[in-house]
Amino acid sequence: MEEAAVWMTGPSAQTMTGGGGRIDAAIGWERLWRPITARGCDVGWDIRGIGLALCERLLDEEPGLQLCLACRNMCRAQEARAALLTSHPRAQVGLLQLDTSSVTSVLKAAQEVKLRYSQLDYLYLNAGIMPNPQFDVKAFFKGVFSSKVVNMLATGEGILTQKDSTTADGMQEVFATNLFGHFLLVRELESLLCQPGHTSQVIWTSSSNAHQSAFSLEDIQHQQGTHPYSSSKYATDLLSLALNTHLNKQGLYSSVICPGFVMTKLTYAILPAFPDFLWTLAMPIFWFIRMFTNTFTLTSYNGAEALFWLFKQTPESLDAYSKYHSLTSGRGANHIQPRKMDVDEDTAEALYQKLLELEDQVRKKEERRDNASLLL
Ligand SMILES: NC(=O)C1=CN([C@@H]2O[C@H](COP(=O)(O)OP(=O)(O)OC[C@H]3O[C@@H](n4cnc5c(N)ncnc54)[C@H](OP(=O)(O)O)[C@@H]3O)[C@@H](O)[C@H]2O)C=CC1
Ligand SMILES: CC(C)CCC[C@@H](C)[C@H]1CC[C@H]2C3=C(CC[C@]12C)[C@@]1(C)CCC(=O)[C@@H](C)[C@@H]1CC3
Repeated sequence: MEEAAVWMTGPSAQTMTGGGGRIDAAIGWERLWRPITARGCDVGWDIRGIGLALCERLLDEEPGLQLCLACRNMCRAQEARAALLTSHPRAQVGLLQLDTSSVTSVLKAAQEVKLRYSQLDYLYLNAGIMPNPQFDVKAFFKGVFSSKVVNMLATGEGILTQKDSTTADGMQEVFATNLFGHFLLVRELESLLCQPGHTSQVIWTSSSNAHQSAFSLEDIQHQQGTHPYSSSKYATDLLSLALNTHLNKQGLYSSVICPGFVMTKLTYAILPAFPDFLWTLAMPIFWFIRMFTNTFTLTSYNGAEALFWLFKQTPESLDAYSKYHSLTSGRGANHIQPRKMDVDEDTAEALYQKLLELEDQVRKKEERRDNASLLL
């Protein structure tokens, strides 16, 4: 068995079909139109998510690093791997199929990891969705001319809602994808993460859109409301705290980051009808806004700053109550800032217990399914 350094969910190279070109957000400020030709994958336009930008930054730092990319779409995963190997030929980049919204897929992927590796040093939990976003244009323009403008632009508060759906396992999709699938993964990989005399880091891509008001312990999956994304990210912050409480003694340290506002597939989907030239025109406005709120990191490279910074920290030095924010100044310089989260230990523990109960239920369901398929 090999030793793995970094394991990551959701870092695939993004290809977008239809809708025309998109920014290759990793390359400086410039708009780069890069058609992807048919290679058995989607035919679309290249766009990098924060996960892939992080992989490149990690390999720039340590070219011989062992990476394992866990992606739901293997075609995109292979494109990501090829891109990484082109820029870093010495890199060891493994691939794994993983759909964080599916219990079966998570359990299967975890089994595979346990076969391949004996130890994990870093587990980046980056996969995330914001499905069917509804952008409230009226609230946005009202907000722009109010005293809340900076907060609105930094957190998206009050201007975004989403329409969630249900997964095949009967869970709310945003909860399952952004939170529960990752929770189950950590639980399954505990033996690799908690090794005697070894420390490991679990690093969650959370958001400044994580609002306590969107989350309820009575409805952890957010079946009732219209802010499933915000709720899942707040739950992420709570879960990270609970993991620290339960597993620090065993050498596992959990942290959360916010990448700021980054132009990726996730954010483009907020204004799908917005033509590309308008995004281009909006860039100078975004750079201007950055003078007042350094949360407009805009590129995946900048957004990955806090993820990259955490890679270089000793886990014991990190604060379980802080979220580490990627920030970019008006001049384009990156830095990170820890900000205290709006979380408390009791709520974190209550959520943790609810997740354990849900885990128990889904495991029993999986067992019944396995037994039934054995009988057939
Ligand atoms: N962009 C932004 O402004 C901000 C982003 N974030 C967070 O950053 C993270 C990365 O997002 P970003 O890079 O912006 O967006 P992208 O959409 O580019 O990346 C999201 C990644 O998650 C993967 N993913 C989604 N669902 C699943 C699933 N069920 N199983 C496995 N992988 C999945 C996607 O895979 P696939 O290629 O198959 O779609 C993709 O690789 C997310 O957690 C997001 O919430 C937080 C704050 C701000
Ligand atoms: C030119 C247009 C009229 C300008 C529209 C801007 C908005 C689309 C963005 C302004 C602030 C952005 C933002 C997010 C999405 C896009 C905006 C609303 C997020 C909510 C994306 C996901 C996150 O996790 C948050 C941290 C982002 C906060 C800022």
